[in-house]
Amino acid sequence: MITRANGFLKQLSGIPDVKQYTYKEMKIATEDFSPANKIGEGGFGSVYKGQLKDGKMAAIKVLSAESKQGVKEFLTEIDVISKIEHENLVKLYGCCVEENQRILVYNYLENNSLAQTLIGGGHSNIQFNWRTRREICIGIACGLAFLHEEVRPHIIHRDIKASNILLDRDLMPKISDFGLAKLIPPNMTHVSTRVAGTIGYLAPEYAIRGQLTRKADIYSFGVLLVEIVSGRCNTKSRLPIDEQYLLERTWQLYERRELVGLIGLLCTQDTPKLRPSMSSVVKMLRGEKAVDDNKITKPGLISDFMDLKVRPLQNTKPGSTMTTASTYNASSGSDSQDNSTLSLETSAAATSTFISTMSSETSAANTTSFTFRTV
Ligand SMILES: Nc1ncnc2c1ncn2[C@@H]1O[C@H](COP(=O)(O)OP(=O)(O)OP(=O)(O)O)[C@@H](O)[C@H]1O
Repeated sequence: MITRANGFLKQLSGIPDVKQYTYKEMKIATEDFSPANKIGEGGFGSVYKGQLKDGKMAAIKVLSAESKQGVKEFLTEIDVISKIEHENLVKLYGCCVEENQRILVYNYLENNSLAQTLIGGGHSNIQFNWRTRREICIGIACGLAFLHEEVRPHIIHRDIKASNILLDRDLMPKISDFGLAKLIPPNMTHVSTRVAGTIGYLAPEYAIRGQLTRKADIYSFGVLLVEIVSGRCNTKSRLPIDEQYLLERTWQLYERRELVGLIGLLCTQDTPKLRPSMSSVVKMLRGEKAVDDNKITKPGLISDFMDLKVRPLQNTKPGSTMTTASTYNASSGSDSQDNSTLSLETSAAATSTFISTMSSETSAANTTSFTFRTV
């Protein structure tokens, strides 16, 4: 009889160098998946902190057994991340497949995700000064440039967002969650695929036509960059209408010349070709390449293209990854407090790239769900 676990193991055997852990070891490491060790919850299951037999601390991601969606993502994650290594990518130690259990084991990163710290509403003691933010942006950009330009075949991550950027002890950023990643076959500039990702970070041309290029990741990176600079998440439905959408707000400030040199806006331009490559972004962030902010064109906004129908939430976790072709559940994320927002007056050390005049706002978490039809 072919069991589900056997099927997995067969597929896994095609992926060399993946360490396999026993379920018993996972249970011991997490003290029987004790709620006290639970450090997070994602779209596909729970994440626990645990100590492995060799003494290493690990983040143990248990994919929920009933999540059919997770099967493909589980194998993709292992396939993609086990073959590459970079200081700005999370490290996969191995996995566990027993009966219907599917578990991923990563190196444990002490300082949580950007979503829970900088952007997540004041539960963190970390001081995100400009130098730190700049280093974080550069680190993420280097990780993405590696995926886009150095790895062969090139990899498109497809779900760049604040909750997928984890911070180690020294606040070095690590890109995580490769479950949606796509390999771009040589000589191809794009692949056509069902749309997956997280609303608020999705490039309009990808959301609408499903044509995926590296520029879709660059768009998401641009949104994230603006979030890091401003210290708030991309959508806050509790604010006055003209302040709800971070990218729109940023564009307004830019048009009024209250904002200069924002690389986030360069990366989110409506025309994908105009968005710079990630290696150019790294150079701009490091000050090795000028940012020509006279040529920045309006960001692509899904709301400009789509017929958005707002309906009440049905069991949706804020900011979760969506993989459905036509229905997206979206939210403003956990935006209860924005005490980390920096203003022009308080940021003397900022480079021109990071100058922002956004003000600090407070808003309670709010969740809405969108259904949209392609036009
Ligand atoms: N290697 C790790 N070290 C420390 N914490 C981690 C690690 N991996 C995940 N986490 C924590 O677990 C949380 C959930 O992670 P997960 O990747 O499952 O979901 P997500 O990215 O938040 O959401 P989604 O699955 O919808 O994309 C993260 O936000 C983070 O706080």
